Amino acid sequence: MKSRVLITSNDVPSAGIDLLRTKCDVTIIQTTNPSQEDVLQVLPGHDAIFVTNHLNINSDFLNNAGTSLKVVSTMSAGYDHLDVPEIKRRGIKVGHTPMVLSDAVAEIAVLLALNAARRTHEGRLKLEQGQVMKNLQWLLGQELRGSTVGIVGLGNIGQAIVKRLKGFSVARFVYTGHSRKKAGDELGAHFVSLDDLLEQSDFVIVSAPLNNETRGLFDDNTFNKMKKNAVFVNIARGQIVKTNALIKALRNNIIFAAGLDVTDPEPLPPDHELLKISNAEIYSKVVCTLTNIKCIVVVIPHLGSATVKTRNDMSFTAAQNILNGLEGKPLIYEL
Ligand SMILES: O=C(O)[C@H](O)CO
Repeated sequence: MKSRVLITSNDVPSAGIDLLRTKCDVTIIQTTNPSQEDVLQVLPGHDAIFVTNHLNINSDFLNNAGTSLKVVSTMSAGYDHLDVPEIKRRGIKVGHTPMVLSDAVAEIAVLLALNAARRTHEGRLKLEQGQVMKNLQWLLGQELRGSTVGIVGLGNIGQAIVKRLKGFSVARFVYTGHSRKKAGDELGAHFVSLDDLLEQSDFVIVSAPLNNETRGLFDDNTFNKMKKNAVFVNIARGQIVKTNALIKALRNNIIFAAGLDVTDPEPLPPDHELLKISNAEIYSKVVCTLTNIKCIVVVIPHLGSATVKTRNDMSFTAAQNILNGLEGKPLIYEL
């Protein structure tokens, strides 16, 4: 009898579905973002679950999942939505899809760094409002050229970001994390403490996983240690940053700007403060000199891995993890 696989969304790219169908019976939940309850209604009797949209899989979920589950495979690099120790304790294999999305996410980090530093979103809003000025000191930004770029978490994505930024004449790369890395040495990046990174960096780019060590890492204390001209970029997880502390740091000119692919809450409600302060009306009161500039925020809705190629690769990798697990082989990316 064929193994049965449940896919938790009806918009998974076909690469993974086609692969699974070569060997398994596939059930697809006919909605894009089902609740845990929706999934649990159909999951019992399936051998594997293909997890999408950061569906939370915890002990309660597993208690109701039936007894046949052998593989949990998330179509994401991040796995903060999975209780990995609990899944493994029950003898269920668990996999994710890192590596295949690193380049796409790194592109978004570069986009956000440049967009926030060079104030392009703000410029676009000014155009729409008919408020373009000829003043020579209008919409002045910061440059990557000659800057120090600090990477918080030099994993695969952090390394991909450094590789891309090397073309921008950055003066110095520093990074922080658990320990010095060979990859850091190869990239010419210097391992420093978090405090040193915050004090030295003109750009601070967060590419660390969300866990108990990083949750809320960026708070009043951390922002206060950053340079006034610092551009803060987060492509990792919104909960690494205390949103109110970031808003305060922007409003009080503690830092220069922020570029965010991820936020807390996510998605941001349309009337959220972070969206309001990135609205041109706030800084239309301004502005000629650097010291007066306020609240440059570029926010996008978690688009890091959102390319056709990368989502296909993620879908295929998540499916291959399942097939390997069901055949008793190690997963490609096993947790
Ligand atoms: O973790 C990931 O895969 C990316 O953030 C997209 O969710």
